[in-house]
Amino acid sequence: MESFNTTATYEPARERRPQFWRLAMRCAQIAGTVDVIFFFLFLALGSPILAWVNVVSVAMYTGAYYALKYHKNKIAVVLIWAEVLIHAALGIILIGWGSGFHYYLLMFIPAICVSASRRWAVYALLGLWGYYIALDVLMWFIEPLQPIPQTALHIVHLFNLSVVFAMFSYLSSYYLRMVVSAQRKLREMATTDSLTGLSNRRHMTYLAEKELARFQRSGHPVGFLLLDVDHFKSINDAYGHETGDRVLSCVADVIRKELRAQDLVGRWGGEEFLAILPDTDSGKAQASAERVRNAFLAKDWKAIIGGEVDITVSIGVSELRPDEDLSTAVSRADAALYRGKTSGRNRVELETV
Ligand SMILES: Nc1nc2c(ncn2[C@@H]2O[C@H](COP(=O)(O)OP(=O)(O)OP(=O)(O)O)[C@@H](O)[C@H]2O)c(=O)[nH]1
Repeated sequence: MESFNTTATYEPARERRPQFWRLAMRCAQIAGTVDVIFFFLFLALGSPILAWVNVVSVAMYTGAYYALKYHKNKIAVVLIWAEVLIHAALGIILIGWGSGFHYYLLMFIPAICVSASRRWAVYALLGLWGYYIALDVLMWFIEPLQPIPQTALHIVHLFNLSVVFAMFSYLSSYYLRMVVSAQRKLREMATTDSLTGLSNRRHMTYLAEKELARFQRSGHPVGFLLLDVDHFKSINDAYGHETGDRVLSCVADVIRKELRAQDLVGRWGGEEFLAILPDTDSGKAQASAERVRNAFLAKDWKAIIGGEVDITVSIGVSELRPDEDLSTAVSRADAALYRGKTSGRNRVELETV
């Protein structure tokens, strides 16, 4: 709705809501197919005028389909609106309100609400409502111009009702799928660091606090590794920010690969990473940290950076203490990391008691 329009004001309309236009193409296909069926139905029911109206309708939907395909969305919208409004009016005036052609007008309600700005949606909805009421009232005063037998009218009514029912079901499930997938993307964006694919700091804190409460209850040890890339600024300065980003992404891969699946790993800051190791006391955490540090030494960074350079890391290690919260355990790992940095880097340092 409005948010769709405001977030991407400078993009062409077709790129703003690609799913909407894809759905419009699908609807043009379905509606065109329904009109082909109508053509034969009305020929069989002895109403040739309505049969030929459907030929025009198929031509209009075909035009709308190709207009959408070649991104002439405005032309497509005009064709689809004109087809539905004129077809519904002709159907009702020729064979009567009981034909149920007016149901098709209702299908515009959700389409208007999702595609127009709020102000235009109100105008369009009022116009549609007026058109619907006017057709209804008109049929109080005039008789259908080309009536068909009552049984045939019932068949047309049931057919129209079924088509509208099916299309509403299809549209609703399509929108539901779209909303669910948008929610999933938003959740992913809110929880994941886009550069490394790891949990971001906020999500890491959330996951960690949940896990810590569980481990505090069970009394199992939990280890913390706070890892910082050494002299990372010089990588950025010498090889550029993009290479720096690539290195950070590889750093995340190395950490992830060296730790277990149940260990939580997240990007804690710029070139700083936090790993939380369940069921791991400080001794085992230190051994894991050494494994990670050695993996950095073993990695062929030249292939990634394109220059003779080694990437090393300093890692501070701590273990959760009874009734301690996340930030206290991390700050002890941070103090150990600081010691690692000041004593020469490329080191694993265990917290001091
Ligand atoms: N390319 C890139 N650089 C980043 C990112 N986040 C932080 N940095 C850079 O990381 C560098 C961190 O520099 P410092 O804090 O001075 O630390 P350092 O150069 O790694 O030195 P030490 O930690 O003391 O070994 C800064 O230059 C930041 O600009 C990022 O997402 N991408």
